[in-house]
Amino acid sequence: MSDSNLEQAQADGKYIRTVRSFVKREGRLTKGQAAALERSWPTMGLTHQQGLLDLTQVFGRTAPTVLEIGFGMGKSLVAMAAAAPEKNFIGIEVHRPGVGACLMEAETAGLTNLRVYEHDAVEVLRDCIADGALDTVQVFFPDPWHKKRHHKRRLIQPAFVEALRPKLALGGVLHLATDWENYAEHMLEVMSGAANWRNLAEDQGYIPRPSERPLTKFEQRGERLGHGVWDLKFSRIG
Ligand SMILES: C[S@@+](CC[C@H](N)C(=O)[O-])C[C@H]1O[C@@H](n2cnc3c(N)ncnc32)[C@H](O)[C@@H]1O
Repeated sequence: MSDSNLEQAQADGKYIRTVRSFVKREGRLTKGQAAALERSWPTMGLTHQQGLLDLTQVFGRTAPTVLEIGFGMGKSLVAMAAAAPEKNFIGIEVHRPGVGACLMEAETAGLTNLRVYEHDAVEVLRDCIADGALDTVQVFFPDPWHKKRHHKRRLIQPAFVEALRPKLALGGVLHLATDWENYAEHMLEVMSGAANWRNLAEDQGYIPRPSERPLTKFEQRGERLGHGVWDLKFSRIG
């Protein structure tokens, strides 16, 4: 069905079209990733089918909870979870090899404060996370979808941030980072136009790179090549 036919069908109420922020790649698992999934999924894996999470039960304690969307191979997520053992971390990623890689890193770091989903974050947020449950949501380097006709696939959209906001506690923070200037501008426009958020940047633009966001190899390389990175932090005020 063509795009316009799908939209027509949706308008007729026959078909709800979902524009997803990812294309599922069938990447192969390395042996190490497969083994880590086998070993650690029973203790660290969460499934969408489990439905609404009881965080106290999942982590065996009550602690501030950080949710990362689209963690890739999990490098930053594992580094942050290792640096903040007093917090709970939940990662969501659709790419299975990435989930396996993250579990490998988490095992090496000996983490007990991390749980992961292999699922679409839009659905996990909607169905599994209780209102007010999160202290921080972070989205680092989401797929920029460079072409204009693909911009609708970008994760950061008005409807998405409006659905995400109630999942944060009041005062909770959404932290975004991108190395694509046009996406940074898009993020700033979406967040500045959304109700009940406060921009934590003094000049209402971008914040200086926060020290708690680990510097990845990818970003280091970008720095050497003179590429920019833009961080945004907004707190929930309503
Ligand atoms: C460009 S990568 C960045 C990965 C990582 N954050 C980093 O900084 O290296 C974006 C990641 O987001 C994941 N992703 C995109 N949309 C998603 C969604 N709706 N739910 C979960 N993961 C998603 C992709 O599979 C991909 O691994």
